[in-house]
Amino acid sequence: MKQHLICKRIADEAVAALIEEVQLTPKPGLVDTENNGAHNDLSISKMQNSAHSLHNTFYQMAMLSFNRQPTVEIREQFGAIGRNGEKEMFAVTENSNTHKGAIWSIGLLCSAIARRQGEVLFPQVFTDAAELANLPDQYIPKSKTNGSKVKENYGIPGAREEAQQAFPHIQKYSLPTFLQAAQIMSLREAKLSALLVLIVNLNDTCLLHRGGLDGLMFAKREAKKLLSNFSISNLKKLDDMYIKRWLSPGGSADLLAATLFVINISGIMKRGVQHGKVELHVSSKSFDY
Ligand SMILES: CC(C)(COP(=O)(O)OP(=O)(O)OC[C@H]1O[C@@H](n2cnc3c(N)ncnc32)[C@H](O[C@H]2O[C@H](COP(=O)(O)OP(=O)(O)OP(=O)(O)O)[C@@H](O)[C@H]2O)[C@@H]1O)[C@@H](O)C(=O)NCCC(=O)NCCS
Ligand SMILES: Nc1ncnc2[nH]cnc12
Repeated sequence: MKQHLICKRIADEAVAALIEEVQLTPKPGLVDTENNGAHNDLSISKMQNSAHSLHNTFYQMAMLSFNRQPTVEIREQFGAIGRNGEKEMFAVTENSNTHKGAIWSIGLLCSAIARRQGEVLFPQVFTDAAELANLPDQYIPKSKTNGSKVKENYGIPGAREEAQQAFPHIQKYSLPTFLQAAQIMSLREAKLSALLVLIVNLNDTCLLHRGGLDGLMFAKREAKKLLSNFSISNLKKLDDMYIKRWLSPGGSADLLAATLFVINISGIMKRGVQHGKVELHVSSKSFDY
């Protein structure tokens, strides 16, 4: 019973983080409450339906890993649950790719938290997720993806490597940026700052696939200008620029959702603010269930 309740809570928080991400507005090139960004086939209701459809996937990933050390068998079962989750996602979105990256990144974090029975330690949650991501899964389909094509063309790491390296862009950029920004800005602005810092630093295979190296560099350069001159009206202008060039930072959106997920489930935000400082390296919490 305890296992079920903890895993349900993990899945609840994972879905909530996906909803929190899509509702955050204005996001450059991405679906939000104002527009569908650089996407003809997406809408906010599609994104939200997709998020809810993944509850069972995240729950199963957590149940699989509960209080267990990762093994190749667990990694293969994790992959099977993820591929099934992708199928369910494509069924509710009429074949739009809404959350493929999130199934992977947030799914690994769900597993990592369940492995410790709901305890979230930093940076252990990321290294635990990486341990599972580094195990082989012989059943991964060999088909080419947008990510694998651009990784091959440009020789850059993508979603797989981000997880295998213990989410360096969350650890180094979005998490500390959010926690620091939240002390001087509104929560909405802090989340948007975390998204911008991800766009500036990540090699987002969605941006590369859409716009090539020029598109990726343009997106990074313009996001960087905004970090030093942050305002909601400038963000709306950035949104227009990305839409005009049909650029969408989908990988950064996924990593923002993953960041919000670990912040919310660990309770780090509440305690960080209470103590008036960022406590990234000392925080730990078993959440109530
Ligand atoms: C390891 C996998 C994640 C597969 O990775 P791969 O790179 O091979 O595959 P992609 O299909 O390209 O998916 C990767 C998605 O990860 C997000 N992402 C991109 N860059 C990064 C990064 N640097 N770090 C972290 N995450 C990143 C991104 O997801 C978001 O964008 C999606 C929209 O993408 P796309 O369809 O390309 O968008 P469009 O431009 O709109 O496409 P077109 O219409 O133009 O064609 C959206 O879903 C967001 O989530 C990347 O898309 C893992 O999935 C895997 O192992 N796959 C094998 C099958 C499997 O076993 N699955 C179960 C795993 S649990
Ligand atoms: N808000 C969003 N818009 C478009 N693609 C996304 N992938 C993940 N979140 C997204």
